[in-house]
Amino acid sequence: MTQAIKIYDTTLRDGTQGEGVSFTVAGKIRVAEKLDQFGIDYIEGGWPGSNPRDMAFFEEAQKLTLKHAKISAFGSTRRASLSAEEDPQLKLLLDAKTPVVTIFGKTWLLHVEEILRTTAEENLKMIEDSVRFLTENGREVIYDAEHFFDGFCDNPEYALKTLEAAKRGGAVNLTLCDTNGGKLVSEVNDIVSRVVAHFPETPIGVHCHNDSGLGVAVSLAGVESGAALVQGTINGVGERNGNGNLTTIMPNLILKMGKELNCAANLHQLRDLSLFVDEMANRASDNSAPFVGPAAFAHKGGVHADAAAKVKHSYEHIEPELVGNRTRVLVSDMSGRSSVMMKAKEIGVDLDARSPELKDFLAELKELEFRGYGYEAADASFKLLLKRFLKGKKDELELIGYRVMVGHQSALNRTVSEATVQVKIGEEIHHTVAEASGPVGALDDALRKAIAPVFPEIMEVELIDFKVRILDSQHGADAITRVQIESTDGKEIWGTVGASDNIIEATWEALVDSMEYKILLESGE
Ligand SMILES: CC(=O)SCCNC(=O)CCNC(=O)[C@H](O)C(C)(C)COP(=O)(O)OP(=O)(O)OC[C@H]1O[C@@H](n2cnc3c(N)ncnc32)[C@H](O)[C@@H]1OP(=O)(O)O
Ligand SMILES: CC(=O)C(=O)O
Repeated sequence: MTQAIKIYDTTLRDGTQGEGVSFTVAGKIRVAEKLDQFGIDYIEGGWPGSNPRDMAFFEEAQKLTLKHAKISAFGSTRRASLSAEEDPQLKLLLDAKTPVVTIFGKTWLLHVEEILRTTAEENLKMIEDSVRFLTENGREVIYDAEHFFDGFCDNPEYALKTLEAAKRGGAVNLTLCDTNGGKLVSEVNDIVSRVVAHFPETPIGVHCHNDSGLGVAVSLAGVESGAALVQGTINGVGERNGNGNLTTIMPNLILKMGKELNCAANLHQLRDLSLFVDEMANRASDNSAPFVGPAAFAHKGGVHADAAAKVKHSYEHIEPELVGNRTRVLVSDMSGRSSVMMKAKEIGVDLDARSPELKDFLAELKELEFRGYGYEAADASFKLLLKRFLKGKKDELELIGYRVMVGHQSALNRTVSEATVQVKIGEEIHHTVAEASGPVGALDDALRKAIAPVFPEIMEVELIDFKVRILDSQHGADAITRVQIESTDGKEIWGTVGASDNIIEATWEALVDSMEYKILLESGE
């Protein structure tokens, strides 16, 4: 029976060495639980000697009941000047009370001589002593051979001796690190094959950084050449350009390379895992991340959408649902009839593909995009546009007029905005006024007040995002401004758009569409 490839996650250690990545202790615990539920084999929680947060994590982690994963504490080999028993850092690794300890040691003589400033012989002793000390204290030890590939290229005999030292000490896995992330696929293939042949009885791992943009490729190459364990991080976070991205590596291993992984049954939760980790790290998600990003299966070109409508996999390398993602169609000035048909189906509007108006609608859409509207992230405005143009939908709100004033009160050191709105709903005119610190808030409040007597559900709507983009900045103050708004009623989130050479007018359009959409939702249409 083929052995499953083990997945070793270092998001909570190497991941946090990435610029802008940090977790709270509670966040680390929640990520560890999520990784365990997903079926990850090893979770590296941090470096106990490094900082109080990592110490606190290991305290808390002792209370966790994990289904499958083993938590690992990370550190280095002993200092050259100390025995393993005397080394305070190795003691802290034991104090972390994890079943697994991973230590990194030096492979490359450049580092041995110029960074550790010790001898080649002493480095071998440091590796063996440290691993033995930890195994004798009951730990499963994974040995991370730092700069393994660079060291091997410089002096292959010495590089292998460092691994032999770790093996003599009792390491259960020897992981080869492309620490500087500079190696190519062919080099990793060659070197991993040679190491696997040298250690036929010991599982070999790979830990590859992404400095050449090849973190995923070289990790897969490692497995192709016999590695049985892959280290990486969720969303590829990590030191400098990050680590091999597990959200790309895992689906490739399972779906493309046919490898057995403990987490294979949960692959459909991959996108959820990716979003969760970004959320816990307080980090914006990568829209175009392979497999898990919203753009991964989004078709914008009209020709692509047409083909995907006929044969779904004609422009999709896997079924998106396998990784918890979905096909999306982006409507824009690059759309054709098929894009509109697919989008209409996605948002629940029934259209006749043969309808002659569809051609006019496409022309209108392209004209609106040319004037600055953008419908890619504004499904609600697109649905309203479709219904107005092709279904003869009448708007509920008829604008009589609005006015916005913005002022500054020096004595109170505050800005204040006042909006008045007059809209006709049915036969009645509603005239309201509202005050807020900014003009958008004031306009939003005044508009709701005007609508609420007729459509009280409007008070459930909350504006959650407001984006402004100047489209042709060379026109200075007269440039076209696109305003994109995201709203929610606590059940659904929707996007609307407005465009004008006046930012308040663009905002008004996006706000009105948002309210019209909520009324449409309530009507059940
Ligand atoms: C490849 C990797 O990603 S390895 C992980 C890197 N991660 C981190 O560094 C994050 C956590 N690190 C830390 O919090 C701190 O660096 C600590 C607590 C570990 C050490 O802090 P300090 O004692 O102040 O040392 P400092 O960070 O300045 O230097 C690192 C020391 O480790 C030594 N060292 C580096 N690698 C090894 C190794 N594999 N084995 C033994 N010693 C090592 C260096 O020689 C240096 O010691 P020296 O100053 O006596 O020459
Ligand atoms: C161990 C490790 O993080 C590295 O060598 O990159």
